[in-house]
Amino acid sequence: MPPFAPEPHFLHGQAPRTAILFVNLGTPDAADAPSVRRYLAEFLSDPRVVEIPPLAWKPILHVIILRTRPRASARKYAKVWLPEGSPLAVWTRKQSEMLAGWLADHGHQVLVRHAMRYGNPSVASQLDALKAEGATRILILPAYPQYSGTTTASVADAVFDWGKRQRHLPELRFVHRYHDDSGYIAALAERVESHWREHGRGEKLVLSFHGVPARTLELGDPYHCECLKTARLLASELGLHAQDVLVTFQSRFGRAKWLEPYTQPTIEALARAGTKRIDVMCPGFTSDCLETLEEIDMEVREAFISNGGEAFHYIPALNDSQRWIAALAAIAQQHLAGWPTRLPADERELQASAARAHEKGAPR
Ligand SMILES: C=CC1=C(C)c2cc3[nH]c(cc4nc(cc5[nH]c(cc1n2)c(C)c5CCC(=O)O)C(CCC(=O)O)=C4C)c(C)c3C=C
Ligand SMILES: [Fe+2]
Ligand SMILES: [Fe+2]
Repeated sequence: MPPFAPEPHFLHGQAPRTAILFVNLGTPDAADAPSVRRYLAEFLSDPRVVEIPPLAWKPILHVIILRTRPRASARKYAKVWLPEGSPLAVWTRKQSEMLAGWLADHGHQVLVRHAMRYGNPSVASQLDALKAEGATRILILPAYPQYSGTTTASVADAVFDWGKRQRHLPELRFVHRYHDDSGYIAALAERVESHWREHGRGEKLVLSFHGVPARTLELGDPYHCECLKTARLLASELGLHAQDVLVTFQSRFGRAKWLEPYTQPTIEALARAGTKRIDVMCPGFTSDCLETLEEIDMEVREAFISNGGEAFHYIPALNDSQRWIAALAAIAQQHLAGWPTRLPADERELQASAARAHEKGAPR
């Protein structure tokens, strides 16, 4: 195949068409060891994720990690798997459908699709699909509020890799971060407050973010600062004092030092010091997934209780919160400035009269 595939000619002189690609991390296709192995092989081969020279890393990955971890991880996935699939996939799909619905209900004509950085549907396949649907301007909207080279920049890598193969490249824009966006913070606060109304309040609110190697902070990755800022803004929105909130980092991978304090040891120490009831939220995860449902709501819960804690409340991720979808739409719109998304008035009138005729049963 030539590196630049032929392009359909309908793109010539075509009216600009705006699209959003909502991109999340990705997840295995099934909760079994071969599927988890395929997913981890792609994920952990990304040089943004594991910054060890490939000559040293490849043997460790293929000889040790991919022989042991897939089976253990598949057992964990099986504990949280939903009838429709992996929670991360289910929520990401739903969020993208809700975002499309929100924009359409507010008079915007924007194509919306979702993709996964690792696994399916891939970034390349969804960009191909958007282009086939006539998209000429595409906003890349990662599901990560806090920017990290390990996640946000890696989504951009996948887009650039696809772009390298395009003869007729669409216009592209990227959302980098929304860790301090007022709509995102308000959606998080609403999640916490509605949990408190229904279940009462814990003695402490633990805000647990996914960790990254501590070295990435030393090398200039802004992720740590952005997590702390999200936590500060959320605490202030909730009217909490510093002593009521703890920020921790979870999901450590490998032996290197990661961002501290680590979630599980911190929560165990709280229980040992006599804290009986805590609330835990993971503000950096916009969808519930393995890391929130299994690691936090099962493993860390068990650690809290076995160290003397009595009540552990996990506050769900933003998932299908209306407030969150409205915030996501507003974030997208800020980045779509200058890319018209409203139908020209005459075209809208034509569509409305066609719809009226259709309702009356007249042929179109
Ligand atoms: C919030 C964003 C995330 C950052 C930053 C991040 C960094 C990061 N992750 C790993 C290794 C693993 N992460 C795994 C799962 C996982 N990670 C995130 C998000 C971030 N990761 C999510 C949403 C998930 C859940 C996926 C799902 O299917 O539900 C896993 C796989 C699970 C397992 O086998 O334990 C690994 C491995 C590294 C090394 C890293 C930064 C360098
Ligand atoms: Fe991760
Ligand atoms: Fe920092």
